[in-house]
Amino acid sequence: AWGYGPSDGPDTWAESFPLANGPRQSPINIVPKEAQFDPSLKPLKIKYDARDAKGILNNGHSFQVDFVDDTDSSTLTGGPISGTYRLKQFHFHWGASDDRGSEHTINGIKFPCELHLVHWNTKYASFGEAADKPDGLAVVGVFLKIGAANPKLQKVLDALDAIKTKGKQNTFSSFDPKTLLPGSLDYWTYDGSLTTPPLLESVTWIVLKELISVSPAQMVKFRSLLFTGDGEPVCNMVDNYRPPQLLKGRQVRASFK
Ligand SMILES: O=C(Nc1cc(S(=O)(=O)[N+](=O)[O-])cc([N+](=O)[O-])c1O)Nc1c(F)c(F)c(F)c(F)c1F
Ligand SMILES: [Zn+2]
Repeated sequence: AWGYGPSDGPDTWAESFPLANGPRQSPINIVPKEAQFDPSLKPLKIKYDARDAKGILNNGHSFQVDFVDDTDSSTLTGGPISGTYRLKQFHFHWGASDDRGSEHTINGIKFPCELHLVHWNTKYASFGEAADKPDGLAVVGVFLKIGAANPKLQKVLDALDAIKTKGKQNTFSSFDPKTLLPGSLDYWTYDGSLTTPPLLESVTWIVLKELISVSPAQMVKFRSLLFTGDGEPVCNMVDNYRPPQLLKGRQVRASFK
């Protein structure tokens, strides 16, 4: 199976997942000066219902908070996408220390953590159907930077002790992930992929310009999770990020001047 270590990490993924060397891989380094402002881009419209939160899971490469996605109660519309995309889950990527952890970078700068909110296009019957279509998924990315403790994160971080090891899950209810978003929804957007195997090239990436804060103590909580399962030799869940991939001629557009 794949991971983030020296023997199973991003440099080995192409062996089992040939898409790793595909034409629209993610993440990328974003160079704001080279992004083209596109006045035709619409504002992002994000509508989440806290009642759709259902569970939290340590999946062995991150932890994800899963949402009920059988109605249009938590959706993403507008922005660079057409139609309605439903929220399926959100998760994070982070580093072993505050100097790294994000997947996307800005002018080569790494942030300590990056939040991904994964949505699927309802023109398809399900997430599984949508996941391998070129317009199947839309992921909103938010950078976290070291600063004051972020109270909005606390409920998620407090739930981590109960899912320390791979495969552990718990109920997680009444949480509105919109509370995690920054004040401005200005964004960069480009056509990309999942950043974890199977690396499907089905993601319209929407990376927010404004950062949200996280404290060093809160980052220690993220790092208390384990990649490994119960009874296995302990391996801290850290550095679960893929480095930036080649742009291969893609355009990065900006929703703002
Ligand atoms: O559901 C998935 N969610 C997911 C995506 C990313 S991502 O980093 O690739 N991303 O897009 O943000 C990171 C994490 N994570 O917890 O770290 C995730 O859990 N991945 C996924 C999958 F697991 C499959 F087996 C599959 F067939 C498929 F189509 C998928 F899309
Ligand atoms: Zn992700």
